[in-house]
Amino acid sequence: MIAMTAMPSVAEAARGPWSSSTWFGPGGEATLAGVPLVRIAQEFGTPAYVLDETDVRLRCRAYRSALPRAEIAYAAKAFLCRAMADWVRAEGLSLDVCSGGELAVALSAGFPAGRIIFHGNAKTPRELQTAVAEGVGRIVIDNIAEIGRLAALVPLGRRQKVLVRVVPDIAAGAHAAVRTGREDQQFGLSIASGAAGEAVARVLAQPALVLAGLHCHLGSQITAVEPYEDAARVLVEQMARIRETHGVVLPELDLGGGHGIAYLHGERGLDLASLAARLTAAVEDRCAGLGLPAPRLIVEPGRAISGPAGLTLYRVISVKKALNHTYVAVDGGMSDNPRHALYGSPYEVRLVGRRPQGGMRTVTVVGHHCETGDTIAENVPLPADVHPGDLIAVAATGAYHHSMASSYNLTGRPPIVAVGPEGARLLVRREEAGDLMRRDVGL
Ligand SMILES: Cc1ncc(COP(=O)(O)O)c(C=O)c1O
Ligand SMILES: N[C@@H](CCCC[NH3+])C(=O)O
Repeated sequence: MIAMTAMPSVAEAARGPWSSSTWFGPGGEATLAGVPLVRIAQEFGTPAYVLDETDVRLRCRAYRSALPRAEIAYAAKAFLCRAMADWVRAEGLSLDVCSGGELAVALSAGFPAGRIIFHGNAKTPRELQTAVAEGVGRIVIDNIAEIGRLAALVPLGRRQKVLVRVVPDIAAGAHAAVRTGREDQQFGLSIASGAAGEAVARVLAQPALVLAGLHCHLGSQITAVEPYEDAARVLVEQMARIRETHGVVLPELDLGGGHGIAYLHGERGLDLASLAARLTAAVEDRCAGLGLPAPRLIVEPGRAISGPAGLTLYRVISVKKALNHTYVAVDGGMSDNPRHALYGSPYEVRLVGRRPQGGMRTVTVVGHHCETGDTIAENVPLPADVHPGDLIAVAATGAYHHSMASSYNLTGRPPIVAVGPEGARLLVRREEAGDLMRRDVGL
């Protein structure tokens, strides 16, 4: 079991942002669950996303044992393919989806619709229709317009469970672009403006809908517990207000995801044990103070389940000395990892597969796209003798990499290779020129 305690173990600290089955040897050897990364690169080509199945499963289990009474809904937007949906199902988690595409992949993998939560600030009428038709367990109301629209889609004799997403007005998250808990952004319904209260009243007035609880999502890559405690208190107070106004006691409280991970050696992610203890206490204490029964907690981790389990393998194409920097250019880039371009995110990079000669030097790892901003890792140490043909690995790329990948410059997205107890296997094949042309209807 992966220990997620306040103090990382010596082994964890040494491993840094690499997945639990990764091993680096003194001569440049690098393996995942015993499979050499060099062999994966030879067999599946580069760039390639490599996913540690055991690590994903252990993280699912760590959540379930830290929060045994809560519902853990993996956020599919971090990374989803059919095998991933199957692992999540088998580990007893629910699934949070935010599009018709994610829903289709989950259902085609046999994920039970009743364990799916459907989100989105602008769900299309078609997405709502499919979600209802497929029997999705809960739909998160995120605007007033979709309340009537959704109710009209529910067949006679059935009722659809919903949560109402509210804005707790709490600032948290690693970058302005991923903070969703403050007023004046496009997600959730404002408590302060009265929109949240109006949505609750409208849902309660629809016989086809059942209001199961409130929802919020603060943002992403949050490493402190306090914002979650604050959000829990704000939402419990709203639940008490709903009981006073409407005489309804809501059974569920969904505090979203956003749990941060380490991307670099020495960094700490959100501490799961401490989150579990303090969040549960915050909900129970506030409920006791208000005379409310404690609702069932739901959390929606995405990055914290799949992020640390992934790495990306690239082949070095060129090494160029510019006036002030050395650029190591690889065969991928912002099409498989847009996170540096979007958020300035830092990454840890390692040479794998050979023993370096000489010391280290500071380099910037760039991609092969036609943009100066196509950077993967800025000013990172790599062996001074790094040269074309070398293999390098980038850590913690299991979340928001494949799911945010594009086919910019018509390069095609990398494959996803899983490594588990039975060795390496392809989950999603490389996107080839033929795939890209399939949508092009021709001359
Ligand atoms: C509603 C909702 N839930 C869960 C998540 C998962 O976030 P993270 O991957 O940061 O845990 C997100 C994305 O930030 C989200 O928008
Ligand atoms: N895509 C972002 C996080 C946004 C999460 C979705 N609400 C990232 O890579 O960090």
